[in-house]
Amino acid sequence: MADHLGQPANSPLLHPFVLSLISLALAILLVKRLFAASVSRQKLPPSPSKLPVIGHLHKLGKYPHLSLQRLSRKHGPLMLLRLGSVPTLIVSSAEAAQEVMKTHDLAFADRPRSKINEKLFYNFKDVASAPYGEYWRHMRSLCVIQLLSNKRVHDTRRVRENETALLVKKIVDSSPSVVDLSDLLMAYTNDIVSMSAFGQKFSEGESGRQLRRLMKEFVSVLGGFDIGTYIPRLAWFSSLLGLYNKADAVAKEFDEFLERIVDEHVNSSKGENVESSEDFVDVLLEIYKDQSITGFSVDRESIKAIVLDVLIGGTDTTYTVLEWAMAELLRHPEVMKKVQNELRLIGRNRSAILAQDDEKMPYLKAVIKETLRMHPPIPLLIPREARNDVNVMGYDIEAGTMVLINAYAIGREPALWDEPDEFRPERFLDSGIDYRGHDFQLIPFGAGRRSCPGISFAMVTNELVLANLLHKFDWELANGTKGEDLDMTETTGIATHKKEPLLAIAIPYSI
Ligand code: HEM
Repeated sequence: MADHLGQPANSPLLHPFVLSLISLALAILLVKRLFAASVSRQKLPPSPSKLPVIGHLHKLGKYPHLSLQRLSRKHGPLMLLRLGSVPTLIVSSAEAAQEVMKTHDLAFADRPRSKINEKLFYNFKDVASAPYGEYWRHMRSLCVIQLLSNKRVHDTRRVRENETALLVKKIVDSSPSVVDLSDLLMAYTNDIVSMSAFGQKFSEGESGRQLRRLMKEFVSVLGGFDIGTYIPRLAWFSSLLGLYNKADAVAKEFDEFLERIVDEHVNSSKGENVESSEDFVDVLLEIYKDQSITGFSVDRESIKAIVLDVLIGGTDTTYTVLEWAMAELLRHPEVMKKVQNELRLIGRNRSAILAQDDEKMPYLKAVIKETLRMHPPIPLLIPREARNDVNVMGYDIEAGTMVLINAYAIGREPALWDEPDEFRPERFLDSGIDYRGHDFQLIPFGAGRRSCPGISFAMVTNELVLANLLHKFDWELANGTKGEDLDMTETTGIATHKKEPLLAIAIPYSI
Protein backbone atom coordinates (compact mmCIF):
# COMPACT_ATOMS: atom_id res chain seq x y z
CA MET A 1 0.00 0.00 0.00
CA ALA A 2 1.16 3.41 -0.78
CA ASP A 3 0.29 6.51 1.20
CA HIS A 4 -0.89 9.72 -0.40
CA LEU A 5 2.75 10.85 -0.91
CA GLY A 6 3.36 7.78 -2.98
CA GLN A 7 5.72 6.26 -0.37
CA PRO A 8 5.32 2.63 0.65
CA ALA A 9 3.92 2.40 4.22
CA ASN A 10 6.92 0.42 5.37
CA SER A 11 9.41 2.82 3.72
CA PRO A 12 12.42 3.42 6.00
CA LEU A 13 11.76 7.17 5.48
CA LEU A 14 8.71 6.86 7.71
CA HIS A 15 10.62 5.26 10.54
CA PRO A 16 9.89 7.31 13.71
CA PHE A 17 13.61 8.00 14.21
CA VAL A 18 13.99 9.33 10.68
CA LEU A 19 10.82 11.37 11.12
CA SER A 20 12.18 13.02 14.24
CA LEU A 21 15.45 13.75 12.43
CA ILE A 22 13.53 15.45 9.64
CA SER A 23 11.49 17.47 12.15
CA LEU A 24 14.69 18.54 13.88
CA ALA A 25 16.25 19.61 10.59
CA LEU A 26 13.10 21.58 9.70
CA ALA A 27 13.11 23.25 13.12
CA ILE A 28 16.79 24.25 12.70
CA LEU A 29 16.03 25.64 9.25
CA LEU A 30 13.12 27.64 10.66
CA VAL A 31 15.21 29.05 13.52
CA LYS A 32 17.96 29.97 11.03
CA ARG A 33 15.42 31.74 8.81
CA LEU A 34 13.98 33.62 11.77
CA PHE A 35 17.48 34.57 12.93
CA ALA A 36 18.44 35.73 9.44
CA ALA A 37 15.26 37.80 9.30
CA SER A 38 16.04 39.40 12.66
CA VAL A 39 19.64 40.10 11.54
CA SER A 40 18.42 41.70 8.35
CA ARG A 41 16.18 43.92 10.52
CA GLN A 42 19.42 45.30 11.98
CA LYS A 43 20.08 48.76 10.69
CA LEU A 44 23.65 48.76 9.40
CA PRO A 45 25.65 51.86 8.36
CA PRO A 46 25.86 52.55 4.62
CA SER A 47 28.37 50.48 2.73
CA PRO A 48 29.78 50.81 -0.80
CA SER A 49 29.59 47.80 -3.14
CA LYS A 50 32.19 45.15 -2.36
CA LEU A 51 34.06 42.29 -4.02
CA PRO A 52 33.95 38.63 -3.00
CA VAL A 53 36.60 37.55 -0.46
CA ILE A 54 38.52 40.85 -0.27
CA GLY A 55 35.40 42.92 0.46
CA HIS A 56 36.45 46.58 0.41
CA LEU A 57 40.20 46.06 0.86
CA HIS A 58 40.88 47.32 -2.65
CA LYS A 59 39.22 50.63 -1.77
CA LEU A 60 41.90 51.55 0.79
CA GLY A 61 44.51 52.54 -1.79
CA LYS A 62 48.00 53.79 -1.03
CA TYR A 63 46.84 56.46 1.43
CA PRO A 64 43.86 54.97 3.33
CA HIS A 65 42.98 58.25 5.13
CA LEU A 66 42.56 60.00 1.75
CA SER A 67 40.61 57.13 0.12
CA LEU A 68 38.33 56.85 3.15
CA GLN A 69 37.80 60.62 3.19
CA ARG A 70 36.59 60.43 -0.44
CA LEU A 71 34.34 57.44 0.29
CA SER A 72 32.80 59.09 3.35
CA ARG A 73 31.88 62.17 1.32
CA LYS A 74 29.68 59.83 -0.73
CA HIS A 75 28.41 57.42 1.94
CA GLY A 76 28.32 59.51 5.10
CA PRO A 77 30.14 59.92 8.43
CA LEU A 78 29.53 56.32 9.52
CA MET A 79 30.35 53.65 6.95
CA LEU A 80 30.59 49.91 7.35
CA LEU A 81 33.32 48.29 5.28
CA ARG A 82 34.42 44.68 5.09
CA LEU A 83 38.20 44.53 5.04
CA GLY A 84 38.45 40.92 3.95
CA SER A 85 36.40 39.23 6.65
CA VAL A 86 36.79 42.02 9.21
CA PRO A 87 33.76 44.30 9.65
CA THR A 88 35.16 47.82 9.97
CA LEU A 89 33.35 50.98 11.00
CA ILE A 90 34.77 54.16 9.44
CA VAL A 91 34.12 57.30 11.46
CA SER A 92 34.53 60.58 9.56
CA SER A 93 32.75 63.40 11.37
CA ALA A 94 33.23 65.16 14.70
CA GLU A 95 29.72 64.16 15.79
CA ALA A 96 30.28 60.48 14.98
CA ALA A 97 33.72 60.55 16.66
CA GLN A 98 32.10 61.93 19.81
CA GLU A 99 29.56 59.10 19.75
CA VAL A 100 32.33 56.50 19.53
CA MET A 101 34.92 58.01 21.89
CA LYS A 102 32.65 59.69 24.44
CA THR A 103 29.06 58.43 24.44
CA HIS A 104 30.09 54.79 23.82
CA ASP A 105 33.71 55.04 24.97
CA LEU A 106 33.55 51.88 27.09
CA ALA A 107 32.02 49.82 24.28
CA PHE A 108 34.86 50.87 21.96
CA ALA A 109 37.73 50.62 24.47
CA ASP A 110 39.32 47.49 22.98
CA ARG A 111 42.04 47.18 20.36
CA PRO A 112 41.95 44.64 17.51
CA ARG A 113 44.64 41.96 17.72
CA SER A 114 47.00 41.08 14.94
CA LYS A 115 49.75 38.53 14.56
CA ILE A 116 52.28 41.29 13.86
CA ASN A 117 51.37 43.23 17.04
CA GLU A 118 51.52 40.01 19.02
CA LYS A 119 55.07 39.40 17.81
CA LEU A 120 56.28 42.98 18.18
CA PHE A 121 54.66 43.88 21.52
CA TYR A 122 55.43 40.87 23.69
CA ASN A 123 52.05 39.23 23.19
CA PHE A 124 50.13 42.52 23.73
CA LYS A 125 51.88 43.35 27.00
CA ASP A 126 52.36 47.02 26.14
CA VAL A 127 49.75 49.73 26.81
CA ALA A 128 48.70 50.61 23.27
CA SER A 129 47.83 47.11 22.06
CA ALA A 130 46.77 45.52 25.38
CA PRO A 131 43.17 44.29 25.46
CA TYR A 132 40.89 46.44 27.61
CA GLY A 133 40.92 45.14 31.20
CA GLU A 134 42.81 45.06 34.50
CA TYR A 135 46.29 44.58 32.99
CA TRP A 136 45.83 47.50 30.59
CA ARG A 137 44.47 49.72 33.41
CA HIS A 138 47.51 49.02 35.64
CA MET A 139 50.04 49.49 32.89
CA ARG A 140 48.46 52.70 31.64
CA SER A 141 48.29 54.23 35.12
CA LEU A 142 51.93 53.27 35.69
CA CYS A 143 52.90 54.96 32.44
CA VAL A 144 50.88 58.08 33.22
CA ILE A 145 51.93 58.48 36.86
CA GLN A 146 55.59 57.60 36.47
CA LEU A 147 56.45 59.20 33.18
CA LEU A 148 53.74 61.24 31.54
CA SER A 149 51.88 63.13 34.28
CA ASN A 150 52.17 66.94 34.26
CA LYS A 151 54.40 66.69 37.33
CA ARG A 152 56.79 64.16 35.79
CA VAL A 153 56.85 66.12 32.56
CA HIS A 154 57.72 69.25 34.54
CA ASP A 155 60.42 67.35 36.48
CA THR A 156 62.15 66.34 33.25
CA ARG A 157 62.26 69.88 31.88
CA ARG A 158 66.05 70.12 32.31
CA VAL A 159 66.49 67.18 29.92
CA ARG A 160 64.45 68.98 27.27
CA GLU A 161 66.14 72.32 27.80
CA ASN A 162 69.65 70.82 27.66
CA GLU A 163 68.85 68.85 24.53
CA THR A 164 67.32 71.93 22.90
CA ALA A 165 70.45 73.97 23.67
CA LEU A 166 72.57 71.19 22.08
CA LEU A 167 70.31 71.15 19.01
CA VAL A 168 70.66 74.93 18.61
CA LYS A 169 74.45 74.65 18.95
CA LYS A 170 74.58 71.88 16.37
CA ILE A 171 72.68 74.02 13.87
CA VAL A 172 74.86 77.08 14.61
CA ASP A 173 77.99 74.96 14.06
CA SER A 174 76.75 73.65 10.72
CA SER A 175 75.58 77.07 9.50
CA PRO A 176 75.43 78.14 6.68
CA SER A 177 75.33 74.56 5.27
CA VAL A 178 72.10 72.82 4.38
CA VAL A 179 70.46 71.18 7.42
CA ASP A 180 68.49 67.93 7.10
CA LEU A 181 65.77 69.02 9.51
CA SER A 182 63.91 65.69 9.30
CA ASP A 183 66.94 63.74 10.47
CA LEU A 184 67.96 66.28 13.09
CA LEU A 185 64.49 66.54 14.61
CA MET A 186 64.07 62.78 14.75
CA ALA A 187 67.41 62.37 16.56
CA TYR A 188 66.52 65.23 18.94
CA THR A 189 63.11 63.79 19.84
CA ASN A 190 64.56 60.33 20.22
CA ASP A 191 67.17 61.68 22.66
CA ILE A 192 64.56 63.47 24.77
CA VAL A 193 62.31 60.42 24.93
CA SER A 194 65.16 58.01 25.73
CA MET A 195 66.76 60.36 28.28
CA SER A 196 63.42 60.69 30.10
CA ALA A 197 62.61 57.00 29.85
CA PHE A 198 65.95 55.37 30.59
CA GLY A 199 68.48 58.09 31.20
CA GLN A 200 70.55 57.55 28.06
CA LYS A 201 70.60 58.96 24.59
CA PHE A 202 71.55 57.39 21.35
CA SER A 203 71.73 60.05 18.67
CA GLU A 204 75.50 59.82 18.30
CA GLY A 205 77.80 56.94 17.38
CA GLU A 206 77.20 53.36 16.36
CA SER A 207 74.56 52.63 19.03
CA GLY A 208 72.56 55.67 17.87
CA ARG A 209 72.67 54.58 14.25
CA GLN A 210 71.67 51.05 15.29
CA LEU A 211 68.71 52.26 17.34
CA ARG A 212 67.44 54.56 14.61
CA ARG A 213 67.72 51.83 11.98
CA LEU A 214 65.95 49.42 14.30
CA MET A 215 63.16 51.91 14.99
CA LYS A 216 62.67 52.51 11.27
CA GLU A 217 62.43 48.77 10.64
CA PHE A 218 60.07 48.32 13.57
CA VAL A 219 57.74 51.07 12.35
CA SER A 220 57.87 49.73 8.81
CA VAL A 221 56.89 46.19 9.91
CA LEU A 222 54.21 47.60 12.23
CA GLY A 223 52.67 49.66 9.43
CA GLY A 224 53.11 46.97 6.75
CA PHE A 225 50.07 45.32 5.20
CA ASP A 226 49.43 41.79 6.48
CA ILE A 227 46.75 40.09 4.36
CA GLY A 228 46.46 37.37 7.05
CA THR A 229 44.92 39.91 9.45
CA TYR A 230 41.99 40.41 7.08
CA ILE A 231 41.75 37.07 5.29
CA PRO A 232 43.17 34.48 7.73
CA ARG A 233 43.25 31.70 5.13
CA LEU A 234 45.70 33.82 3.09
CA ALA A 235 48.15 34.20 5.99
CA TRP A 236 50.45 31.80 4.10
CA PHE A 237 50.94 34.59 1.56
CA SER A 238 52.29 36.95 4.24
CA SER A 239 54.55 34.09 5.36
CA LEU A 240 55.73 33.61 1.80
CA LEU A 241 56.58 37.32 1.58
CA GLY A 242 58.62 36.92 4.75
CA LEU A 243 56.51 39.37 6.78
CA TYR A 244 56.28 37.21 9.90
CA ASN A 245 59.97 36.27 9.76
CA LYS A 246 60.83 39.93 9.49
CA ALA A 247 58.59 40.75 12.48
CA ASP A 248 60.31 37.98 14.48
CA ALA A 249 63.75 39.30 13.52
CA VAL A 250 62.97 42.95 14.42
CA ALA A 251 61.30 41.88 17.68
CA LYS A 252 64.36 39.78 18.59
CA GLU A 253 66.84 42.56 17.84
CA PHE A 254 64.76 45.12 19.75
CA ASP A 255 64.46 42.71 22.64
CA GLU A 256 68.26 42.42 22.82
CA PHE A 257 68.51 46.20 22.90
CA LEU A 258 65.88 46.49 25.68
CA GLU A 259 67.49 43.63 27.64
CA ARG A 260 70.76 45.60 27.64
CA ILE A 261 68.96 48.69 28.93
CA VAL A 262 67.24 46.76 31.72
CA ASP A 263 70.47 44.94 32.67
CA GLU A 264 72.39 48.20 32.84
CA HIS A 265 69.76 49.59 35.20
CA VAL A 266 69.80 46.46 37.36
CA ASN A 267 73.58 46.57 37.62
CA SER A 268 74.08 50.28 38.10
CA SER A 269 74.20 51.52 41.68
CA LYS A 270 72.82 55.01 41.92
CA GLY A 271 73.91 55.66 45.50
CA GLU A 272 71.88 56.94 48.40
CA ASN A 273 70.04 59.68 46.61
CA VAL A 274 68.23 57.52 44.05
CA GLU A 275 65.28 59.91 43.72
CA SER A 276 67.20 62.60 41.88
CA SER A 277 68.51 60.35 39.13
CA GLU A 278 65.58 57.99 38.87
CA ASP A 279 64.25 57.34 35.39
CA PHE A 280 61.27 55.37 34.14
CA VAL A 281 63.11 52.03 33.96
CA ASP A 282 64.38 52.51 37.54
CA VAL A 283 60.80 53.01 38.72
CA LEU A 284 59.58 49.96 36.81
CA LEU A 285 62.37 47.86 38.28
CA GLU A 286 61.47 48.94 41.80
CA ILE A 287 57.90 47.81 41.19
CA TYR A 288 59.24 44.58 39.66
CA LYS A 289 61.20 43.88 42.86
CA ASP A 290 58.54 45.04 45.31
CA GLN A 291 55.00 44.75 44.03
CA SER A 292 53.58 46.13 47.29
CA ILE A 293 54.49 49.60 45.89
CA THR A 294 51.59 49.48 43.45
CA GLY A 295 49.68 46.39 44.52
CA PHE A 296 50.29 44.54 41.27
CA SER A 297 53.25 42.83 39.69
CA VAL A 298 55.12 43.67 36.54
CA ASP A 299 57.41 41.12 34.95
CA ARG A 300 60.48 41.76 32.84
CA GLU A 301 58.52 41.49 29.60
CA SER A 302 56.01 44.09 30.79
CA ILE A 303 58.88 46.47 31.52
CA LYS A 304 60.33 46.01 28.05
CA ALA A 305 56.91 46.32 26.41
CA ILE A 306 56.07 49.59 28.12
CA VAL A 307 59.50 51.08 27.32
CA LEU A 308 58.99 50.02 23.72
CA ASP A 309 55.63 51.86 23.62
CA VAL A 310 57.20 55.02 24.92
CA LEU A 311 60.13 54.83 22.50
CA ILE A 312 58.09 54.02 19.42
CA GLY A 313 54.90 55.93 20.33
CA GLY A 314 56.81 58.93 21.60
CA THR A 315 59.47 59.56 18.98
CA ASP A 316 57.89 59.06 15.59
CA THR A 317 54.73 61.04 16.33
CA THR A 318 56.36 63.92 18.17
CA TYR A 319 59.01 64.70 15.59
CA THR A 320 56.46 64.42 12.77
CA VAL A 321 54.65 67.47 14.18
CA LEU A 322 57.90 69.46 14.18
CA GLU A 323 58.74 68.39 10.64
CA TRP A 324 55.31 69.38 9.23
CA ALA A 325 55.25 72.64 11.21
CA MET A 326 58.64 73.69 9.79
CA ALA A 327 57.59 72.62 6.29
CA GLU A 328 54.37 74.70 6.48
CA LEU A 329 56.24 77.70 7.89
CA LEU A 330 58.81 77.50 5.09
CA ARG A 331 55.90 77.48 2.62
CA HIS A 332 54.30 80.46 4.36
CA PRO A 333 57.02 83.04 5.09
CA GLU A 334 54.46 85.61 6.29
CA VAL A 335 53.32 83.18 9.03
CA MET A 336 56.96 82.40 9.87
CA LYS A 337 57.66 86.16 10.27
CA LYS A 338 54.63 86.61 12.51
CA VAL A 339 55.59 83.80 14.89
CA GLN A 340 59.21 84.98 14.93
CA ASN A 341 58.07 88.49 15.88
CA GLU A 342 56.11 87.04 18.80
CA LEU A 343 59.08 84.98 20.00
CA ARG A 344 61.66 87.70 19.52
CA LEU A 345 59.56 90.07 21.58
CA ILE A 346 59.41 87.53 24.40
CA GLY A 347 63.10 86.66 24.11
CA ARG A 348 64.37 90.18 23.42
CA ASN A 349 67.96 90.83 24.50
CA ARG A 350 68.34 87.16 25.39
CA SER A 351 70.71 84.75 23.78
CA ALA A 352 69.84 81.89 26.17
CA ILE A 353 67.28 79.40 24.96
CA LEU A 354 63.64 80.16 25.55
CA ALA A 355 62.62 77.91 28.42
CA GLN A 356 59.61 75.74 29.06
CA ASP A 357 58.20 78.21 31.59
CA ASP A 358 58.54 81.26 29.37
CA GLU A 359 55.52 83.42 28.77
CA LYS A 360 52.59 82.04 26.86
CA MET A 361 53.15 82.14 23.14
CA PRO A 362 49.65 82.27 21.62
CA TYR A 363 50.66 82.46 17.98
CA LEU A 364 53.21 79.63 18.30
CA LYS A 365 50.55 77.48 19.96
CA ALA A 366 48.15 78.33 17.13
CA VAL A 367 50.80 77.26 14.58
CA ILE A 368 51.14 73.88 16.33
CA LYS A 369 47.35 73.38 16.49
CA GLU A 370 47.03 74.24 12.80
CA THR A 371 49.79 71.72 12.03
CA LEU A 372 48.00 69.02 14.04
CA ARG A 373 44.72 69.82 12.25
CA MET A 374 46.21 69.54 8.77
CA HIS A 375 48.77 66.83 9.45
CA PRO A 376 47.64 64.61 12.33
CA PRO A 377 50.67 62.30 12.80
CA ILE A 378 48.45 59.19 12.95
CA PRO A 379 45.65 60.13 10.52
CA LEU A 380 43.44 57.12 11.33
CA LEU A 381 44.40 57.07 15.04
CA ILE A 382 45.06 53.61 16.54
CA PRO A 383 42.24 51.18 15.62
CA ARG A 384 39.64 50.40 18.27
CA GLU A 385 37.34 47.38 18.52
CA ALA A 386 33.74 47.10 19.74
CA ARG A 387 33.56 44.99 22.93
CA ASN A 388 29.82 44.39 22.62
CA ASP A 389 26.90 45.09 20.29
CA VAL A 390 26.15 48.79 20.35
CA ASN A 391 23.86 51.24 18.58
CA VAL A 392 25.62 54.33 17.22
CA MET A 393 23.58 57.18 15.70
CA GLY A 394 20.77 54.73 14.93
CA TYR A 395 23.04 52.08 13.37
CA ASP A 396 23.65 48.62 14.84
CA ILE A 397 27.33 47.81 15.31
CA GLU A 398 28.27 44.23 16.18
CA ALA A 399 30.76 43.19 18.85
CA GLY A 400 34.20 42.60 17.28
CA THR A 401 33.80 45.35 14.66
CA MET A 402 37.06 47.21 14.09
CA VAL A 403 36.80 51.02 14.22
CA LEU A 404 38.93 53.50 12.27
CA ILE A 405 38.49 57.17 13.15
CA ASN A 406 39.60 59.45 10.33
CA ALA A 407 41.11 62.38 12.26
CA TYR A 408 42.58 63.66 8.99
CA ALA A 409 39.15 63.87 7.29
CA ILE A 410 37.62 65.54 10.35
CA GLY A 411 40.40 68.14 10.40
CA ARG A 412 39.73 68.93 6.73
CA GLU A 413 35.92 68.96 6.93
CA PRO A 414 34.59 72.09 5.16
CA ALA A 415 31.48 72.18 7.38
CA LEU A 416 33.76 72.62 10.43
CA TRP A 417 36.68 74.60 9.05
CA ASP A 418 36.72 77.60 6.77
CA GLU A 419 39.08 76.90 3.81
CA PRO A 420 40.26 73.67 5.42
CA ASP A 421 43.17 73.09 3.04
CA GLU A 422 44.75 76.47 3.85
CA PHE A 423 47.40 76.79 6.59
CA ARG A 424 45.93 79.63 8.68
CA PRO A 425 46.95 79.51 12.38
CA GLU A 426 44.84 82.67 13.01
CA ARG A 427 41.74 80.46 13.07
CA PHE A 428 42.82 79.27 16.53
CA LEU A 429 43.61 82.68 18.03
CA ASP A 430 40.11 83.56 19.21
CA SER A 431 38.93 79.99 19.57
CA GLY A 432 38.94 77.74 22.61
CA ILE A 433 39.34 74.62 20.44
CA ASP A 434 42.02 72.37 21.87
CA TYR A 435 43.53 68.98 20.98
CA ARG A 436 43.12 67.23 24.34
CA GLY A 437 40.11 65.16 23.35
CA HIS A 438 37.23 67.44 24.37
CA ASP A 439 36.73 69.11 20.99
CA PHE A 440 35.96 66.38 18.52
CA GLN A 441 36.78 68.48 15.46
CA LEU A 442 40.47 68.29 16.49
CA ILE A 443 41.47 64.83 17.73
CA PRO A 444 45.08 64.07 16.75
CA PHE A 445 45.54 62.33 20.13
CA GLY A 446 42.21 60.49 20.11
CA ALA A 447 39.86 60.89 23.07
CA GLY A 448 38.36 58.98 25.99
CA ARG A 449 39.81 56.04 27.93
CA ARG A 450 42.30 55.03 25.25
CA SER A 451 43.39 58.53 24.28
CA CYS A 452 47.08 59.31 24.11
CA PRO A 453 48.63 59.63 27.59
CA GLY A 454 51.69 61.40 26.09
CA ILE A 455 49.98 64.68 25.11
CA SER A 456 51.74 66.93 27.67
CA PHE A 457 55.09 65.27 27.07
CA ALA A 458 54.81 65.71 23.30
CA MET A 459 53.48 69.24 23.37
CA VAL A 460 55.96 70.82 25.78
CA THR A 461 58.73 69.22 23.71
CA ASN A 462 57.29 70.56 20.47
CA GLU A 463 56.67 74.06 21.80
CA LEU A 464 60.14 74.31 23.27
CA VAL A 465 62.06 73.23 20.20
CA LEU A 466 59.92 75.11 17.71
CA ALA A 467 60.16 78.29 19.80
CA ASN A 468 63.94 78.06 19.83
CA LEU A 469 64.37 77.10 16.18
CA LEU A 470 62.31 80.15 15.20
CA HIS A 471 63.74 82.53 17.80
CA LYS A 472 67.38 81.74 17.09
CA PHE A 473 67.37 81.35 13.30
CA ASP A 474 65.95 82.72 10.10
CA TRP A 475 65.13 79.91 7.70
CA GLU A 476 65.20 79.41 3.95
CA LEU A 477 64.52 76.38 1.82
CA ALA A 478 67.65 74.71 0.43
CA ASN A 479 68.73 74.76 -3.21
CA GLY A 480 66.61 77.82 -4.04
CA THR A 481 63.36 75.82 -3.72
CA LYS A 482 60.33 78.12 -3.63
CA GLY A 483 57.74 77.59 -0.86
CA GLU A 484 55.00 76.67 -3.31
CA ASP A 485 57.28 74.04 -4.91
CA LEU A 486 58.11 72.25 -1.65
CA ASP A 487 57.19 68.58 -2.00
CA MET A 488 54.61 67.82 0.72
CA THR A 489 54.05 64.16 -0.27
CA GLU A 490 53.45 61.93 2.75
CA THR A 491 54.96 58.56 3.55
CA THR A 492 52.66 55.56 3.84
CA GLY A 493 52.34 53.65 7.13
CA ILE A 494 50.83 54.33 10.54
CA ALA A 495 52.46 57.71 11.20
CA THR A 496 52.76 59.93 8.14
CA HIS A 497 55.95 61.94 7.71
CA LYS A 498 57.16 64.00 4.83
CA LYS A 499 58.32 61.56 2.21
CA GLU A 500 61.29 63.68 1.15
CA PRO A 501 63.55 64.94 3.95
CA LEU A 502 63.07 68.61 4.80
CA LEU A 503 66.25 70.43 3.78
CA ALA A 504 66.71 74.05 4.88
CA ILE A 505 69.35 76.68 5.53
CA ALA A 506 69.53 78.24 9.00
CA ILE A 507 70.82 81.79 9.32
CA PRO A 508 71.63 82.59 12.97
CA TYR A 509 69.62 85.60 14.09
CA SER A 510 71.67 88.20 15.91
CA ILE A 511 69.92 89.48 19.02
C1 HEM B 1 52.43 64.43 18.76
C2 HEM B 1 52.65 63.33 19.42
C3 HEM B 1 51.68 62.20 19.61
C4 HEM B 1 50.53 61.90 18.91
C5 HEM B 1 49.92 62.67 17.75
C6 HEM B 1 49.97 60.70 19.50
C7 HEM B 1 48.80 60.09 19.08
C8 HEM B 1 48.21 59.01 19.70
C9 HEM B 1 46.94 58.43 19.33
C10 HEM B 1 46.08 58.91 18.18
C11 HEM B 1 46.67 57.40 20.17
C12 HEM B 1 45.42 56.51 20.15
C13 HEM B 1 44.31 57.27 20.81
C14 HEM B 1 42.96 56.61 20.83
O1 HEM B 1 42.81 55.41 20.56
O2 HEM B 1 41.98 57.34 21.12
C15 HEM B 1 47.80 57.31 21.08
C16 HEM B 1 47.92 56.37 22.08
C17 HEM B 1 49.04 56.24 22.85
N1 HEM B 1 50.14 57.09 22.89
FE1 HEM B 1 50.42 58.75 21.79
N2 HEM B 1 50.80 60.30 20.52
C18 HEM B 1 51.83 61.19 20.64
C19 HEM B 1 52.86 61.17 21.57
C20 HEM B 1 53.03 60.20 22.51
C21 HEM B 1 54.09 60.18 23.47
C22 HEM B 1 55.17 61.25 23.61
C23 HEM B 1 53.94 59.03 24.20
C24 HEM B 1 54.79 58.50 25.32
C25 HEM B 1 55.94 58.97 25.69
C26 HEM B 1 52.75 58.35 23.70
C27 HEM B 1 52.26 57.14 24.17
C28 HEM B 1 51.03 56.60 23.81
C29 HEM B 1 50.49 55.37 24.39
C30 HEM B 1 51.17 54.50 25.46
C31 HEM B 1 49.23 55.16 23.79
C32 HEM B 1 48.26 54.00 24.05
C33 HEM B 1 47.15 54.43 24.99
C34 HEM B 1 46.14 53.31 25.27
O3 HEM B 1 45.90 52.46 24.41
O4 HEM B 1 45.61 53.30 26.39
N3 HEM B 1 52.23 59.09 22.67
N4 HEM B 1 48.71 58.30 20.77
